[in-house]
Amino acid sequence: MTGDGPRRRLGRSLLAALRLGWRASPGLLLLSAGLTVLASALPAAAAWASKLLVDRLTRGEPDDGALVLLMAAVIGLGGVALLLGHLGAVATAAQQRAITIHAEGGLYAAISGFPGLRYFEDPVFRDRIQLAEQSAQVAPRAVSDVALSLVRTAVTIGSFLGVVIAVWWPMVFLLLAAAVPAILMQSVLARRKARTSEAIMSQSRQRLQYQMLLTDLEAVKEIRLFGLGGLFQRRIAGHLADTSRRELRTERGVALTQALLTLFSVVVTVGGAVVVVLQAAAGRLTAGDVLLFVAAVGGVQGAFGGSVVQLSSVGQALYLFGHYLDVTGTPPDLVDGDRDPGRLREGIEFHDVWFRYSEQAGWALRGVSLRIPAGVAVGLAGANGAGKSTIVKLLCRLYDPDRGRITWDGVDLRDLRLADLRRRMGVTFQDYVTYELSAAENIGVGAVAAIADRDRIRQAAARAGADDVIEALPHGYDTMLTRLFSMNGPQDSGVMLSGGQAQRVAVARSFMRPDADLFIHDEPTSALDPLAAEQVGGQLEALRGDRTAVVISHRLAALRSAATIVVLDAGEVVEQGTHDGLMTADGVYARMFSAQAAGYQDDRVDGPGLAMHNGTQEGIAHEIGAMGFGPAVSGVVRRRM
Ligand SMILES: Nc1ncnc2c1ncn2[C@@H]1O[C@H](COP(=O)(O)OP(=O)(O)OP(=O)(O)O)[C@@H](O)[C@H]1O
Repeated sequence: MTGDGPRRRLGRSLLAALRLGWRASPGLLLLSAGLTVLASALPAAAAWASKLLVDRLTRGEPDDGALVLLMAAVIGLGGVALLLGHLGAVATAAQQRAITIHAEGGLYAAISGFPGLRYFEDPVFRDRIQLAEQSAQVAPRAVSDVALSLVRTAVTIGSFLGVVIAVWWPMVFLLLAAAVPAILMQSVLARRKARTSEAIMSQSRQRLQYQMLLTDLEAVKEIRLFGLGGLFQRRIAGHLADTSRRELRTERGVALTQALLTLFSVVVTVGGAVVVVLQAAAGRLTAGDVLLFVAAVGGVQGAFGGSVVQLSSVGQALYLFGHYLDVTGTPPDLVDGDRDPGRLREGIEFHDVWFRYSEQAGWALRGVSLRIPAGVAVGLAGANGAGKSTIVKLLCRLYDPDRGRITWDGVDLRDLRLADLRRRMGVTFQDYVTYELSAAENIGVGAVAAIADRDRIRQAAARAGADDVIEALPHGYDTMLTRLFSMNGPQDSGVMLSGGQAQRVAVARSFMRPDADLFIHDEPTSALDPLAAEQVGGQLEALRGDRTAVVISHRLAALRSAATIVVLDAGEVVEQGTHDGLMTADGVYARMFSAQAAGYQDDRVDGPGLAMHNGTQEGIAHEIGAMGFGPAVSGVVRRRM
């Protein structure tokens, strides 16, 4: 759609908007249109009745009851037109609400239908989403306005033009001469306004971001401590000033054009009126004709004027509606496969996988080849930014590799049905989310079908060490985990959990999927205190059991029991093997492990002393286990002791 000319784009938007209006509620659309047709035809009829009344009065014909009838017709038609107008407004409002629901439903269905993350990381696409959200609000009004305004204008102008032709036909051309340039001008203005909205969109999003930061509970601590309030306020003010400068420039252009148009139409009207009055003075037209002419000119110009103004705002809305169509018509960022993943039997394999987040970015993964055999845990280790979480994201098929492939029992992930593949996974992300929902729902989202299954949620919470925490909340499992919304009025505004408590809730989601095929645990206990980390880590290990798992942890002791530990550096696999093998190899892993273990040396701690050399790690493991350092360590120690 982006390659289309502006006129074609507008035409497509108009057609799509009308289709949307029809699909949302055909009945209401027909009702509004019917009422509009009736209400628009009545003023011309009333004007004609007025002409007949005035002609009868000025000719001095005897009153045979027709005068009273004509008078009643003039007043009655006006009254009925008013009544139909009100009814039409109610029907139109109902129809607009139906379209808004339909339009927003379509937009959010499209947005949540994108399977991957690429679009959400593209700033241009994010601007487009925001414009689409705006136009989903504005477009409904535009859709019904444009449809009804076209109907109203056609009927009003058609009926009045008939009257004007009957009085003095050349006036038709004068009226058209005034109207056509106005329509063209307004469509140009509409495009200018829409372009201004587009140009300021990126700034508006940044401003919104600063405004949200200033009131965000998470950010407010740092903002106070670093004194960032003034900085953000100045940026908001700067963006606002720039935005309003651009808008003002557009508005000045619009006002000037509209003033010129008004002047032009006044000149045309006065010219026409002078000619008609001269004709009447010469006896070629009656007083009723003059009255009819004045009413017709007013009616036609009113209808044209109204629809031109409406066309201008409708044009702008339709222009923006193009973004709605772009977003809802954007193909998925990942193409879904059609094969059933089935239970994982052999394993997952990365074959020379290269990946970067954008064409401008460097490679996050460079030729990664690794095997995750079914039924074992593979640990990922490496420095910050080495590519561990990227591997997880590719495993979940949130992105596709740029080169190479990832296979599930030999089948490329791209050939598998994505929803089925993800259903087979139990994932705890490093950057987990605490939803603005109740504690129960925050856990239930781990298996949406069971979101109301309180027993299952409680069990999951208990295994993640979150049950006691939640029970102690003011409304237990029904407590909202947010201070943004209140559940039972302003006195009851939910709670914020501590970092570790929130992580337990996030980990509990894993326990909602006990039958997953592949567990991915990316730093699942990073925020937990040592004792909780040991307890929750042990539960996670029990949950994984003999199924396949990928575990990431900077606490290397937590990876110790993994069948294979893969060490990454700058997107490349630099080492892989068992803990013992890697320690013997005395490479990156051995250095990281020793450096970490050194921090736990303390002569006052009972047990075998910490030996810092390769191959004598039992002491380290015991020591770390005693500190409640990691579940895998204690698991290893328990098994070995
Ligand atoms: N969404 C993203 N867009 C662009 N670059 C990204 C994105 N996410 C990660 N990166 C980059 O990709 C590289 C690998 O990041 P990744 O998150 O996989 O590292 P990691 O090993 O998990 O690090 P950490 O231990 O800090 O969690 C880094 O250079 C990072 O800057």
